[in-house]
Amino acid sequence: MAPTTCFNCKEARAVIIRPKNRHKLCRACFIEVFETEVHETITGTNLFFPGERIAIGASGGKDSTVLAAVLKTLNERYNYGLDLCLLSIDEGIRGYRDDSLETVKRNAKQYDMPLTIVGYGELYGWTMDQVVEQIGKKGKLHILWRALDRGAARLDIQHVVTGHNADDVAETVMMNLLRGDLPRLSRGTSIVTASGGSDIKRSKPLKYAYEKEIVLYAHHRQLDYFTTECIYSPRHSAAVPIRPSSILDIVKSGEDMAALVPRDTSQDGKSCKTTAAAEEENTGSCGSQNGRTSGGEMAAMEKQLTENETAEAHETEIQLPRKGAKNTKNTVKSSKAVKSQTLGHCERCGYISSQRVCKACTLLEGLNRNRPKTAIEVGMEDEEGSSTLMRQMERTQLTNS
Ligand SMILES: Nc1ncnc2c1ncn2[C@@H]1O[C@H](COP(=O)(O)OP(=O)(O)OP(=O)(O)O)[C@@H](O)[C@H]1O
Repeated sequence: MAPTTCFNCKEARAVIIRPKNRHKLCRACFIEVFETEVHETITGTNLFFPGERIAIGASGGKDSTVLAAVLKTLNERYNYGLDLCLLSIDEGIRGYRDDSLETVKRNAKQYDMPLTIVGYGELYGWTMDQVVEQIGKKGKLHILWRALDRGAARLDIQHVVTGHNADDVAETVMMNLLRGDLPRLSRGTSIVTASGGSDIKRSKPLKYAYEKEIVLYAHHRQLDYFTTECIYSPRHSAAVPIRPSSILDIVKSGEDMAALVPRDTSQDGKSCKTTAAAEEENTGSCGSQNGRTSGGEMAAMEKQLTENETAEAHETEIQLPRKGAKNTKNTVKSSKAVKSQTLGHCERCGYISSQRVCKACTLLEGLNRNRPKTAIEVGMEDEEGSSTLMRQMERTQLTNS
């Protein structure tokens, strides 16, 4: 049987069937089409401005590695004029993050981009390994995004890009649909997410790129990326579409639904503005799975976290406004606007939160209450480590540092 020729150039041999539209493409055309689509996303949303300094959230995984490679290519090809650098957060997960950071270090050389690594230990006084050792995998230390913010702030950079892709966005849409949470659905579909605790904006230029195509792109460009799953947060998926094109359908539907959600329905930053911090309260990368706990104080802390969650669940009232609609089960008496989640600021760290004290601070406080035990244990092994930890404890009084 004669080989299939490329749908695009009609010359070279097709080696790829695009999951997005089933087009059969040769390697060169696939790479070009993929890059062009990301370029169109960037220009179509005016994502960057010339001279802008951009920190690429680099985990070493396929998505952020592809993001770095594509942004470098497009920046040079289309003269965006961006000043690109890599920013990695070291959560402190031995056997996982230390290995993936080695990949990022190689990427920094390959793409000729400066790399900054910021650790949970230095920022919060706790590494993920220490948290898990203390309370098990229940440690919902959702501080990756604020760690990225703080890393960017250190570099005096106002814009962080992440490798979130169309599958991630579709999953967010599905999960928030199931929860009936339109404000969060809106935040998840937006390409730019303002940060709650700082002026730093976050965006996802790969928002319309399929995960499968990202893998194909990485493969055909022979990119160097890290593949092992995080030990504290194995992959799970709410959306498992049978028809690949349904991923984009879900993303588009999510965008349509998001358009129903008022962006700014109240004053003083308490609205359901597109804030990343609120996302962070409910999602996280590592450590978000259930696991063992260690009794007493930790149980009380967990109880508080659960209460926070329950209270949060009650806060969001979804009411679709319908012009002239009569009262039915699905409509509301006064349908002026969708009542949105009330977001304030955590009184400890200042980050946007729907609770008086955000979940991360609640958790860190609980951990710090148990700290003396941990510090002594570490001190017995390593005097310097102990004093470092004590200094970190002092620093980590959860003021907004
Ligand atoms: N430790 C980290 N340091 C810097 N950025 C990170 C880190 N972890 C995640 N990110 C950013 O958040 C995005 C989504 O993270 P997530 O944990 O969902 O990983 P992922 O979908 O497997 O992405 P990747 O393949 O890039 O690891 C990443 O693409 C990256 O841009």
